[in-house]
This record gives sequence, C-alpha cells and structure tokens, in this order.
Amino acid sequence: MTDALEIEDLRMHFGPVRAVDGVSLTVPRGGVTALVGESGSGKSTVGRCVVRLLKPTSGVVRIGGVDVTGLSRRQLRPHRGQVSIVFQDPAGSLDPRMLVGDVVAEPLRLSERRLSRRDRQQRVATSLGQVGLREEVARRYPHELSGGQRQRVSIARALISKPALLIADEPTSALDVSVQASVLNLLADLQRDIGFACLFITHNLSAVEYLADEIAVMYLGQLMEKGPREQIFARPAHPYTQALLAAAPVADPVRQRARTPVLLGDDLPSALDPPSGCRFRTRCPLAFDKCAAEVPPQVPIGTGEAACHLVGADGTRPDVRAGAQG
Ligand SMILES: Nc1ncnc2c1ncn2[C@@H]1O[C@H](COP(=O)(O)OP(=O)(O)OP(=O)(O)O)[C@@H](O)[C@H]1O
Repeated sequence: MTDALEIEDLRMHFGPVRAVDGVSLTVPRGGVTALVGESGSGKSTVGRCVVRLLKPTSGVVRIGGVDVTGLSRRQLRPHRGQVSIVFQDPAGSLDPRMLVGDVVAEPLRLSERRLSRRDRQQRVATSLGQVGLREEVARRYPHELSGGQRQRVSIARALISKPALLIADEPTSALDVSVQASVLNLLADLQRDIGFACLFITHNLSAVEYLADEIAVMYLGQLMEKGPREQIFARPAHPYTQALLAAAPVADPVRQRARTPVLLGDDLPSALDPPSGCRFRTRCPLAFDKCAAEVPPQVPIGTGEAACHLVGADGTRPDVRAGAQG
C-alpha cells in the first residue's frame, strides 16, 4: 500500500540559504512520523513544502501516491482536502475578523464547494465537538478564546475536510505549559480514533515519545537519523540524536539520573555556510578528520538509518556519552 506521504530528496533553497538540502522520509497511512530538530534546522520548511505554501527547489512530494510536486494551483485543487496543516501560533494563523464558525468551515469552500449551508454548519459543529469545543463557540471571534481553545479551533479547521494527512508544526509550542499536554493528548486521541496520518514537527524529542511511530532527526537541512521510535529512544545511533536525547527533559527521574548530559552548547551553524562533510561535526565530541572531508552516507542500522562515519554496517554505534566522559 502506498504511504500517506513520501518525500524524496527534497531541497528548498532560499537564494544561498539551503534550508532543506536533500531530505527523504515517509509517513505510513494512519501512522505518525515525527520530524525533530533544533530551531532553524529546516523542519517547518519541509512542512510548508508538503502543503505547497512553498514550491520546492527540487525533489518529489507524493501524497497518497500522487506526485504533487509539479502541479499548478488549479491541478492541486482536487488534492487540497487531502492534507491540512496546524501551525505553532494559533493567534497568527486564524483571521481575527472571521467568526470561528467561518474559520473552521473555510477549507470546505475549497474541497467541497457544493455543500449546502446546513450541511456545512453541521460539519462545523461536528468538527468543534471532536476537539472538545461547544457549538456556540462558532459564533465567537478568535480573540475571545484562550490560547488553548484557539489551537483547538485550528485543529477543528484542519480536520474538517477529513484529510488523510495532517502536518502538525510545533502545535503546542506557543501555548501555556499548563495546556500543552491537553492539546497534545487531544491530537493523539484524534489521530488514533480518526486514523489520519501525521507528520509531527517538533524541537522537543520527549513530546513525541508516546505519539510517534517513526522519528526523523533533522540538522541544518539534512536528516542525521531516522527509525522506529523504540529504536531511536533505546539505541540512538547518531551522536546528534544521542545529544538531543540527553538534553531532553524526561518525566522519569530514574532515567534522568542514568543519563549523562551532553551539552549542545554552541548555536546551530548558519544554513548559509554549513560545515563541510558532516554538518554536525563542529558540535560533535567524536568528530575526526574524515568528518570534515566526507559527507557521511546514510547507513542502515536496525530498521532505520543514520548518517555518521562511526556507524558501521555491522551495527556498531558511536557513544557520545562515553566520548564526552573520556
Ligand atoms: N522564506 C525564507 N527566506 C529565507 N530564509 C528562510 C526562509 N524560511 C526559512 N528560512 C531559513 O531556513 C532555515 C530553516 O528554517 P525553518 O523555519 O524551516 O527551521 P525550523 O527547524 O522549522 O525552525 P523553527 O522551529 O524555528 O521554525 C533557517 O535558517 C531560516 O532562517
């Protein structure tokens, strides 16, 4: 069966800025793939290419097996309802002059243009109900709602067209810490109940521990590692994944103590002038000559793959924690 989303060798260059520089990943039907990495690594740009807010410089994006990369706006129309996006900042992504009901109904005007007014209202009510909001919220304006309620409205709007694929771009990062978990749980419940596929974009690896089936780790426009969630958490192969895991806050204090913190001290280098060879080498405690000279290929490890010269085809993995100590 075809995947809900296939991305092949995607590149998005803004002039000299190589924001995305050869990314390949898939989201299986009904599955969740998390795209994880620090701010500025190019995650949002990948999401925007998938929903075609950006036209990729090169590469292929297939949604439900259909190559949408070269399609014009008009040719894209029949596929519009297939994929939706939820952004980080609900205040910025909801039109303040529109009533919530109209905001939520808007995607239907594109994907199901012949729907009667009554059917549309019914769909709005159903969609609001799914995200735990009462029907009368439809007659309010976005600014009359709390941040968490506004993000629920964004989710209702994204799901009203019954998309096969949802792009969730840091959907909880702009919210009060107190409501982040409830919105995350809502998305997880909806995903399980409705069964849409999801590309979940986040800088916070621990946020996806219970949500993602697959994890792809991105650094400066490229993937460092990808694989099944259990493997990424239990046996991370790439030094960058290991560093991210060591830096991620965990709820379990026993595991917290068992980890040696690895400092990702310096900021991300610029996508304007990325390091030669392995892009992570300038911050990697294990870097050696070869890392500057040669771009590491993706090597299969377990059921995933990692791009590191220290990952062996026989399954050997570097250990950043040991390296940092020694
Ligand atoms: N329209 C644009 N024009 C020029 N550069 C851009 C544009 N959009 C993004 N970039 C650059 O591309 C790189 C990746 O940005 P992107 O927003 O995709 O990263 P991110 O990992 O999603 O980070 P964040 O979580 O902060 O959004 C950054 O260096 C950013 O400055």
